[in-house]
Amino acid sequence: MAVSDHVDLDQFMAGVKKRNPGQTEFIQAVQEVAQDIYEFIDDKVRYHEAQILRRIAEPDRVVSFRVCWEDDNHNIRVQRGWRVQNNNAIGPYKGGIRFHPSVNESVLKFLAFEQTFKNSLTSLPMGGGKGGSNFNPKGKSDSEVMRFCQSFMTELYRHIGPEIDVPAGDIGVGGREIGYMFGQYKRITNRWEGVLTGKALEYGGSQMRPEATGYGAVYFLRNMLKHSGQDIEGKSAVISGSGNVATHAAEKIVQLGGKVLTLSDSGGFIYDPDGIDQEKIDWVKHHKTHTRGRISEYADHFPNASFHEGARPWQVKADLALPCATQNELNEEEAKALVDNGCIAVSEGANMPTTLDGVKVFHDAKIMYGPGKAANAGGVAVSGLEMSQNAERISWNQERLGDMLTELMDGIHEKCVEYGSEGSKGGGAYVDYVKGANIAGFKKVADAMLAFGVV
Ligand SMILES: NC(=O)C1=CN([C@@H]2O[C@H](COP(=O)(O)OP(=O)(O)OC[C@H]3O[C@@H](n4cnc5c(N)ncnc54)[C@H](O)[C@@H]3O)[C@@H](O)[C@H]2O)C=CC1
Ligand SMILES: O=C(O)CCC(=O)C(=O)O
Repeated sequence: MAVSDHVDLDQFMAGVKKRNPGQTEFIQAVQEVAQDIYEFIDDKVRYHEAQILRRIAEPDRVVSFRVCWEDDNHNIRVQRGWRVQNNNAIGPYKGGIRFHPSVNESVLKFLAFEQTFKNSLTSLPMGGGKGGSNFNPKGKSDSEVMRFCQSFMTELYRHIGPEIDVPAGDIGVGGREIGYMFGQYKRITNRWEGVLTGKALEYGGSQMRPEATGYGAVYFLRNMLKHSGQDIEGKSAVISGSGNVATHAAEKIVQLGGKVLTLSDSGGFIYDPDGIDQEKIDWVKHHKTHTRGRISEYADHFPNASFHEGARPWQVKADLALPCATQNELNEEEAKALVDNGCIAVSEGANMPTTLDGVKVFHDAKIMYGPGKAANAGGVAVSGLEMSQNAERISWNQERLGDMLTELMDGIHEKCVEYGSEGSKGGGAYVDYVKGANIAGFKKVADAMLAFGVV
């Protein structure tokens, strides 16, 4: 069949929209990938004939289930849970679990789809999956969270396993929740095995996993800057979020001599003109993880800082931007504000935080833009290393894992440069990191799928 006989990009996207009505986040994620992949496979008939992109954009399965639990007032509460197993061509499904009221099938399908490309980019053998629930951990007691996690795992355990699907944390799922879920899995199956990553060190966790996503996003930023002859030292940064990814990204920026000006949560952002140093970051980590308070309280604690209710930090003038909260938190107008204020590089700690229009602004302005699937891949990469350590019944030390994370992020950057450089390969040409990440991530998964035939 000639390439011209196949559906074009518009027809392909029309089909995706028709098959996934109302799933705006999923459609957005597929659109962003499909435009680059179509260009790449234009002259590669075998990918068309085998319908590879169409198959990656259709999850292997979506498991949806009821999660019933009892709150502290003895009310029976009913939530919905999901696991989206998008693609396991190159390894067991792998990806986090999100607990947030905004979670729905579209959000988890977009995350599982993105995860497939991200995990491929890491070079480790991991397929793509994602799960979660519309459960809101905010304001819940530890006992309520425990009962919810146990109920969630009581269904999820049938669908996962160290060689099948290995979940981890994401928004609203940190060390506490992983502990409750791992405990329940072990209790039900009577097996200790590396079925979850992001575990605490005492029961099979990996050094560097908590730091890996935020640090990795800064290493990716450093690599982009280095590629254009610059570095982080002396540069200012705006960061959104105040959770795992945001606080570790802030920590690494500070360690590399940069100045962090903002952090945020869903209530608004704080701006600290003195810079958010290590002591302040430690306060935020404790405040968010143990006190479970709001970022607004930062401004009460550090009086030179101001809190901006209901706003996002992108109007603040800075050299660097790291969106580390959630999807679609940076729109076209905010992207323009960053560019107009002289921002030279954006590295995404969050998944798909920039809207498609926002991404276009960055590309048109030719600033360095590292998309989440490349920039935040350090987290899942160290999760992959946690799986290896669990399988071998060993634990590597912090130094070794730190070096491995740096090397993995270097490798991801190199692949983006290889497939995303305009004009001559490398050599100072503008790098379209989105295109580089999409094509490099796609190629490995696609070639594996071709090897399997029609399955
Ligand atoms: N934890 C990990 O290893 C990885 C996380 N990510 C992504 O990083 C992002 C942040 O995740 P984590 O830090 O792990 O979660 P987290 O639960 O530790 O923190 C999430 C942060 O985002 C804020 N947030 C949530 N919804 C918001 C909204 N609508 N507006 C403003 N702020 C909002 C929360 O207040 C919190 O500060 C997510 O997009 C996640 O998918 C990506 C790769 C790995
Ligand atoms: O560590 C993992 O398996 C998942 C991390 C994650 O959810 C992500 O990369 O978005």
